[in-house]
Amino acid sequence: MTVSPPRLTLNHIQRRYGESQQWFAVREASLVVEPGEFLAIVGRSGSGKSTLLNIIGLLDSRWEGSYHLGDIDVRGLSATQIDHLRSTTYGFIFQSSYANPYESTERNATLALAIQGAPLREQSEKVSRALEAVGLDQKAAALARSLSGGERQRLAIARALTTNPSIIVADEPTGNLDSETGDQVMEALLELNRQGATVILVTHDPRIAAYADRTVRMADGVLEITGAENSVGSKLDGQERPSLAVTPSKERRGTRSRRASDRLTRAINNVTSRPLRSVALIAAFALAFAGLIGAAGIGATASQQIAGRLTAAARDEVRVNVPAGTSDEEAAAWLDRLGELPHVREVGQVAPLDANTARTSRFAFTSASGNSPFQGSTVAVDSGLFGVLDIGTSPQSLSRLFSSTKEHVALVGADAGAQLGLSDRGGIGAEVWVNGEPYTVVGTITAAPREPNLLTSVVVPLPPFSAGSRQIVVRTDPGFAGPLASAIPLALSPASPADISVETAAELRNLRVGVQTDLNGLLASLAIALLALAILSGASAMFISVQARTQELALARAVGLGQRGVAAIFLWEGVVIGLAGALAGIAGGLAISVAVAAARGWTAIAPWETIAIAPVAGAVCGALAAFLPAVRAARIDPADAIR
Ligand SMILES: Nc1ncnc2c1ncn2[C@@H]1O[C@H](COP(=O)(O)OP(=O)(O)OP(=O)(O)O)[C@@H](O)[C@H]1O
Repeated sequence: MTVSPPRLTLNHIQRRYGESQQWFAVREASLVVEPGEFLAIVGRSGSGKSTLLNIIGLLDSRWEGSYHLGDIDVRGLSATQIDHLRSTTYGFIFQSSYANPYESTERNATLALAIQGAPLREQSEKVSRALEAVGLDQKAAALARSLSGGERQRLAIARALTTNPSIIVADEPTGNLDSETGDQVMEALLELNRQGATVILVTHDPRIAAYADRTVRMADGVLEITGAENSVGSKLDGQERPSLAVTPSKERRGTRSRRASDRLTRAINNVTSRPLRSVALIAAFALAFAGLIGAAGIGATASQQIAGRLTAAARDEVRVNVPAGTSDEEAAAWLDRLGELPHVREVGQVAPLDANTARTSRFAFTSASGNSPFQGSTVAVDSGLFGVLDIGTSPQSLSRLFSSTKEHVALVGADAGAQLGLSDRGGIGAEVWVNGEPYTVVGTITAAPREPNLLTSVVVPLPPFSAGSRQIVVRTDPGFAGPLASAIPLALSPASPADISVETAAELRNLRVGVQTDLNGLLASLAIALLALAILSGASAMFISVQARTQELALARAVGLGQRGVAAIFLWEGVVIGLAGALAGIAGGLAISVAVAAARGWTAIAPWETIAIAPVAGAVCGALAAFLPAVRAARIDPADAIR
């Protein structure tokens, strides 16, 4: 025993319960417990023994009267000072000797020392000694759930021994044990008393009370003390009695970081020791993050794909809108003039036909029932467009058939043949009907990197369809799209250049940025909704677990863990779960975006910014989910919860 116990002086202590506080569980109790005394409090069930013991053990603070520990008035102490005193001066042994079933005997016995933040070596030495003292050294590594009732009670004594408490508070420590095991436990308590500790014991068993120096009796909340019984005098008279340290001392009580690391370890242990609950919680966060990362990945991949096409087009493509009513001859003159401009490589024309003009179908409308109109687009082009837009055909070199021969030929996009009911070979030689006239299919469009919708279109020669909107597409030397876009209106119409409308893909790029911003906004709202859902489900699961862990938390509070410490353990649990969920979600989300990209033949782009933020977001969301459960856990009253 390193610190001598203080004298305990209780005067007119009262504890009331009930809505209007009119029910007295303890009434006008006055008691002096001398240092080193072994006191038994006996009485019938419900007489108020445990209530008084909880007040003596500083587990309950809602009492009236006065209570001094040596010279210290307990009323004047802060909650933190009381936590500290419980941790350093008191040892608790309860009837329901709670042990965390998922932790080893050794780890359970370390609880009080770890909460103090004692150095690891000191923890291990003191725990080994304590387990040896109660005969549990052989069971150090066994999980607490495998211990018998008697062994669990001895574990509780070992846990109380580790901090060298000067006051032992024991509530029915032998209540659940057979008489032989009960005697062993009492021998252990006697030994502690012989070494100088004050022992205060509650029992209803006279045989157990006989171990004590003095017995007081509770009856209906009233403490009955005969004059002779009131004090036995201190066994420690003459010994040095240092004053109690009520304020946590950093030197003795370990560093803040060691305590923090103990809370983190405890939180990780709580997560890993209940795998089913944890997996369900982590899965909720993982789903949210997989959705977020997957959507961001697919967005980035698709955006890269579009950006690639637009960047290429922006460098060397200019489109001139030909006004309606322009004749074929005028258009041809424009083509010639544009073809002669410096840095122009090729020119071509394209005219999307509206569905009413084209009325494209496989058969003539009158000829067959079941002849449904073609759903894809119909486009008229001239021979120049093939070179301008890098259009590939099968067989090759079909573009010459489109050079103003006015022949009724058609090309079918690679993805349009099936819709038209053409054979696998592209339907060469078959007829399709456009604007009421038959066109012979001469081949298939196999590639159209700059105008992918041609792959789902029927393409016919331009001259027969001069009506409607038409564009001249100019392919320039790389990098000359911008300058030519400025020069072309003047070249075509020196008198009124403003009448000529010109487009470059650079404008589309701006549009893309706008669309991307909208898409990102949409993704962000989706992610927030998913995360809110994960936080809610996490919070409700943790709330339920606070309920299930009341005793564990109450014991930790009893041996000195402050309210902030309890909250910290829960917040850490939330952080660990959120982080694990985010990491699993990153893996899942990447797998989704890679699979989608592979299915489309794209190169997958990882959304690095989102991936970098995800773990932090996971930790924050986990902590948010744990916040209310942590507050609730911190509010657990050890005096109520431990009974
Ligand atoms: N939190 C509480 N709320 C309301 N009443 C309480 C509360 N705690 C204790 N009581 C009441 O105070 C009285 C004394 O309870 P206490 O547990 O101190 O008795 P005890 O002598 O220790 O009984 P036992 O030997 O059965 O444990 C009982 O009537 C009990 O119902």
